[in-house]
Amino acid sequence: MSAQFQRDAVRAFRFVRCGLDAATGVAELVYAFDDGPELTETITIPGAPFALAGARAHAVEQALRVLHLIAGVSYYKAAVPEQIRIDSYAIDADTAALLELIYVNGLGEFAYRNGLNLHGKIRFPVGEGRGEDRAPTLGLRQHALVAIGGGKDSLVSIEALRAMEIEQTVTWVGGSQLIAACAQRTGLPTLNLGRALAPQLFELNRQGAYNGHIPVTVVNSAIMVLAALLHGVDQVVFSNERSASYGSLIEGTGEVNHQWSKGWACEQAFGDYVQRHVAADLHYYSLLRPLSELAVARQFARTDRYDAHFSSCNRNFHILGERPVSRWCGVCPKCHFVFLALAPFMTKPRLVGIFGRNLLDDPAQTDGFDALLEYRNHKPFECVGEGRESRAALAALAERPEWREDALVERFAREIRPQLGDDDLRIEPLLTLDEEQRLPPPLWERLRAYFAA
Ligand SMILES: CC(=O)N[C@H]1[C@@H](OP(=O)(O)OP(=O)(O)OC[C@H]2O[C@@H](n3ccc(=O)[nH]c3=O)[C@H](O)[C@@H]2O)O[C@H](CO)[C@@H](O)[C@@H]1O[C@H](C)C(=O)N[C@@H](C)C(=O)N[C@@H](CCC(=O)O)C(=O)O
Ligand SMILES: Nc1ncnc2c1ncn2[C@@H]1O[C@H](COP(=O)(O)OP(=O)(O)OP(=O)(O)O)[C@@H](O)[C@H]1O
Repeated sequence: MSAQFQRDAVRAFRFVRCGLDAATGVAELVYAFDDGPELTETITIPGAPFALAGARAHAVEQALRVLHLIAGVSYYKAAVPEQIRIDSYAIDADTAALLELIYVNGLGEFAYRNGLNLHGKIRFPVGEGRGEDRAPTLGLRQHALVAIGGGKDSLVSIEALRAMEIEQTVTWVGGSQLIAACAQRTGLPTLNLGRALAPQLFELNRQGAYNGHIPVTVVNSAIMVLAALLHGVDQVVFSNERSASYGSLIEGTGEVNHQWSKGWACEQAFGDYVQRHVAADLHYYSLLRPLSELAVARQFARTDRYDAHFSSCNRNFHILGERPVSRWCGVCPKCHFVFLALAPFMTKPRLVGIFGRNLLDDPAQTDGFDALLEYRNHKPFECVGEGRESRAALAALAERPEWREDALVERFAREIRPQLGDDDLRIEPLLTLDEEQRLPPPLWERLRAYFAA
C-alpha cells in the first residue's frame, strides 16, 4: 500500500469477487476499501484437479461465496466502515442474517477492546428479487474431514471417531509444524489446507488499522466445508466443547466471548446454513459439544499417545513472529487452564513431565489462576473453561495429598475455598454429557456409549 491508510476516512468495505481454479485447487478471495488496492486472500485445497459439474459445481460456488463473506471479517475489522458492498454476486436475507450474527458476535472481543459498538451497525446488503435457495442432496461419500488444532480437544475427537470406526481424514489449515506433527502421530490420512492472508493486511496494521481478535474457528470451518465438497465427503467435524459457549463477564459491559465462533450459537447457525444453502447431506458439527472442558481433559488423559506432541498454548500458532522455544510457555491463560484441567485426571509426574514444570507451585502465577477462578478478575479472553470448572478442579486437588501443599493449591484452600459453597465445587456434575448438539443421530447414540465406557 503506498498511501497512508486512514481508517476513519474509509466509507465502504467491498467484497470484490471470489474464484476457484478447479485445475489447481487455488481459491482467491478479493476485498477492497473504497476504490483502494485489492486485498487477496488465497486458499489452497490439495487434491486438484477437481472435476465439477451440475449440482456439485453449484454447491462449490455457494461454499466459496460463504467462505468469501466470512473470511472478509479479517479485513473489514481494519476500518469497520459504515457501508458494506458486494460487487459481483447478490445474497439473500438468510445469508445476510448469518453474516451479521457472525460479524457482530465474532468481533465482540475486538469491539470491546477497541471501544466500539457494532450492534446494529453491520448491515449486509440483500439483493433484490432473490428467493431463498434450497440446497439439494449431492450423494456425498460417508467420510469425515476432522479439524485438528494441535491441542487436546481435536485429539480426543480423532480417537473417538477411530474407536467408532468412522472413516476420517485429519485436516488442518495453515503451515503449523506442531499441528503437522500431531496429525502425523495419529497415523491417519491427512490433508493440509493452505491459507495466506492478503500480505497488505500486516502493513495496514502497522499504519494504525483497527486490530483485534477475529472468529477464526468459523473461518476455518468455512474453508473445511469447501474442502469437503471438493473431496466429495459428507462430514466436517470440529471439537468445540460446551464450555466455549460461555464468555467472560465484564462489569458494566456484560458477556464478551473470545471464543464465540467455537460456541453453540455459531455451530447451529453455520451448520444449519450449510445444509439449507450448500448441500443437504453435508453435516457440520462439533463432536465434543456435549462435553465440558473437564470432561474433555478426562478423556484426553486416558491415553498418553500424544503427550510428547500436543500443545494447547496459542503462542505456537502465530503467523508472524518467532516460534517459541518450548511447546508450553507456562505463563499464558491456556497453559494455566490446561494444566489445571488435566491435573485431576493424570498422575502428577506425567503432567509435570508434559509441561516441564509444576505451574501450581509457582506463586508468580497467582494472578493468572485467579482470573480462571473469576476471583478478583474476569475470565481471560482466551479459550479456557468456565470459572466453575477451574474452581472445581482446584477444590479436587486441595483434597489430594500429592497436590495440596503446592503454593497455589494451598492458597486456594486457605483463602478462596471458604468463600465458596460446596455445591459450586463438585467435579462430577460437570462431567455429564449435555443434550445440546447437532451430531448425526446414529453417531450421537454411539458417542454416548463410547464416553460412558
Ligand atoms: C496465534 C494468535 O493467538 N494470534 C492472535 C494474535 O495475533 P498476533 O497479531 O499476535 O499474530 P498472528 O496470529 O501472527 O496474526 C497477525 C495478524 O494477522 C491478522 N489476522 C490473523 C489471523 C486471522 O485469521 N485474521 C487476521 O486478521 C491480525 O491482524 C493479526 O494481528 O492476536 C490477534 C488479536 O489481535 C488474534 O486475532 C490472533 O488470533 C488468531 C486469529 C488465531 O488464530 N487465534 C487462535 C490461536 C485462537 O484464538 N483460537 C481460539 C479460537 C477462537 C475463535 O474461534 O474465535 C482457540 O484457541 O480455541
Ligand atoms: N489450524 C487449524 N486448522 C483447522 N482447524 C483448527 C485449526 N486450529 C484449530 N482448529 C480447530 O478449531 C477448534 C478449536 O480449536 P482449539 O484450539 O480449541 O482445539 P484444539 O487445538 O484441538 O485443543 P485445545 O483447546 O487444547 O487447544 C478445534 O476443533 C480445532 O480442531
